[in-house]
This record gives sequence, structure tokens and C-alpha cells, in this order.
Amino acid sequence: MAVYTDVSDAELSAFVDRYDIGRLQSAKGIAEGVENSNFLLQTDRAFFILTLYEKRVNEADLPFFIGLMEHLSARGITCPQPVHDREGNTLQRLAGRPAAMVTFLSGMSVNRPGVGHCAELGKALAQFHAAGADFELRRANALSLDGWRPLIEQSRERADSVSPGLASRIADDFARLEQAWPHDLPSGVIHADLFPNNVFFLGDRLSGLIDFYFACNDALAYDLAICLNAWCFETDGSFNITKGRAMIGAYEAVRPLTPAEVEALPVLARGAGLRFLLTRLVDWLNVPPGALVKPLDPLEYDRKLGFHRHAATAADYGRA
Ligand SMILES: Nc1ncnc2c1ncn2[C@@H]1O[C@H](COP(=O)(O)OP(=O)(O)OP(=O)(O)O)[C@@H](O)[C@H]1O
Ligand SMILES: N[C@@H](CCO)C(=O)O
Repeated sequence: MAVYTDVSDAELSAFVDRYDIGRLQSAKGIAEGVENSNFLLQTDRAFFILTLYEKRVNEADLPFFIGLMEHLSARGITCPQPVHDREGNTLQRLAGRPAAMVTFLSGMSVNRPGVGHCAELGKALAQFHAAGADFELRRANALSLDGWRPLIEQSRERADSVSPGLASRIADDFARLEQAWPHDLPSGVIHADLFPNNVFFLGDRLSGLIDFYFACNDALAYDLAICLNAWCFETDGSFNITKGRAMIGAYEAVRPLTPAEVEALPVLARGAGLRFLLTRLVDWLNVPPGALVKPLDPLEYDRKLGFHRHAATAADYGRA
């Protein structure tokens, strides 16, 4: 489960006492997630989420993530709100890790998104992009084209042990993407990991977004491409164009894509597929001994890339 750092009850109680949020009544490690350690805390006033930031989060980036959640909340996006301690601080240290407390959002993520969920997501993504437009901090995307090369190098020798031919499929994808990657698309703050597990619904309505720890500045349409990967494929690896149409249509009802973004969509979708294949592959090949977290399947993204490699235009993704 995704609790990498142990925290004693006494440490947690003392930590909660730094805040004006009531007294700690219970604390539970949260099993979901793979990146950070998360605890659900209940005080006599409310529920909160405590996150201890683990290996992949650079401490220097935390002001960006925390500031972004505050910025978005102030602009009507339902997302966790960082809680200030009695001295006004949001960023803390606990058990030797950087830590922050945020408000608890109600709702549930969906395992198998339907067409309606994809439309809700498209609308929320465009609203998120609009709300982020005047956010002043900046963070480069460490997992864009330049960030893939070291991941390819780290995994090249053992990639074929995961699936025959995988190393050469990755090399071909990367060569094509290096040559075709667009550099002048409209950009802004993107979520960059808006998978179904990071989106809450109450009934059929989207009720909140979480997990901003990959957020960065990059092409806005790349965020849409990530969501097409994460939401619109079926378990057999086929792309559901009805879901794609619903997502893109709802996105464009808020922020129409430019002609250059429409043209770039297949390349962006292929890049997004490669990004998640690579991070999953590196994790898969480097599971620490005794780890309790099961790594995510890299080959799910190899299958999705099978679609992207043959997609010619945005129409293949459902763009009218
Ligand atoms: N503010 C919140 N309100 C309610 N539940 C939350 C909140 N933040 C996190 N959670 C719960 O904790 C789980 C893990 O959170 P999160 O996705 O941020 O962790 P992570 O380790 O960064 O995961 P990921 O693998 O998606 O990167 C979520 O699936 C959700 O159940
Ligand atoms: N969403 C990522 C996990 C880490 O955020 C994936 O599915 O590979």
C-alpha cells in the first residue's frame, strides 16, 4: 500500500496540534496511490488528508503544488485546499519527510469511466486550464520529451524481458516524437496526471480533482492527450471514439482548440502514451525488495501506443 513512511500515533497527534483543526481522533494509512504516503485523519471537527512527499517529488517544487491548489480553490475549482497551521505555514516536515495537510474531498473515483464521465472530465479540464492561466509560479515539465531519454536509457537493456521487441518499439516512438513534437502550442498550467483515480464524482457529476504533484507548465493540449489515454481506452486496448468525442467536445465547449492543436493531437497522444509507458516500465524494472506497492502495468501503454502509431488525424480521436 502507498504508505512508505511510518508515523507513530504520538507523532501524528503532536502534528495535528500545530493546527487549529480540532483534536485527532483517528488516522488511517490510505492504500491507493503509488507516489506518496497518504493518511486520512479525523479530528473532532472534520476529515483531512495528510501527505508525506516521497521519492519522486522534489521538495523545491512543493511551493508550486501547494500554491496551485490554493490558486485553483480561490477560482472555484474543487480541489484539496492546503490547511495553514497556527503560524500560517502549509509546508511542514514530519518523520523526516516534507508534508502537508489538505482538506478532504467527498466523492468517489470511477474504475470504468463511461461516456458521461469523459464529458464531465473534458469540461473540468478546460475549466482547470482557464483557472490556471493567471497562476504566477512556474514549473517545467520534467517528464516531457527531454525527460524521456534518461528513462529510455535506464530501461533499454531489460525492456525486452517485459515484452519481446519493446526496446525497439520505444526507440521508434521516441525517434518519431523527437522529430514531430510541437513546440509552439498554447501553453499554461497542466495537471499532467488527470487519471480516473484522481477525479471524484458524486453520482454522475464530477465533484473534485486531486493529486497535483505532476502539475507543470506545458502545452494545454498535451493535458487533453494524457486524458484521452487515461480515460478513453477499453480494457482490450481499443480506443473508444465515442468517449474521445465526448471528452474533446466538452473541452472545446469551454476552450476551443486552435488549428495547430488539432493537427498536433495524434503526436501529443502518442507522446503521452510513451511517457506513461516509460515511467511504468522503469518502476516495473526497479521494484524495491519487499515493496508493498504493486507497480502499474507498462504494457497497458504499449497496447495504447499500438493505436497511436496508426492514428493519422485528430478525427481518429473523435475530434469532429
Ligand atoms: N483531498 C482528498 N480528499 C479525499 N481523498 C483523498 C484526497 N487526497 C487523496 N485522497 C485519497 O488518497 C488516495 C491517494 O492519493 P493520491 O492520488 O494523491 O496519491 P498518490 O500516491 O500521489 O497517487 P498516484 O498514484 O495517483 O500518483 C486517493 O486515491 C484518494 O482515495
Ligand atoms: N497515473 C500514473 C501513476 C502515477 O501518477 C500511471 O497510471 O502510470
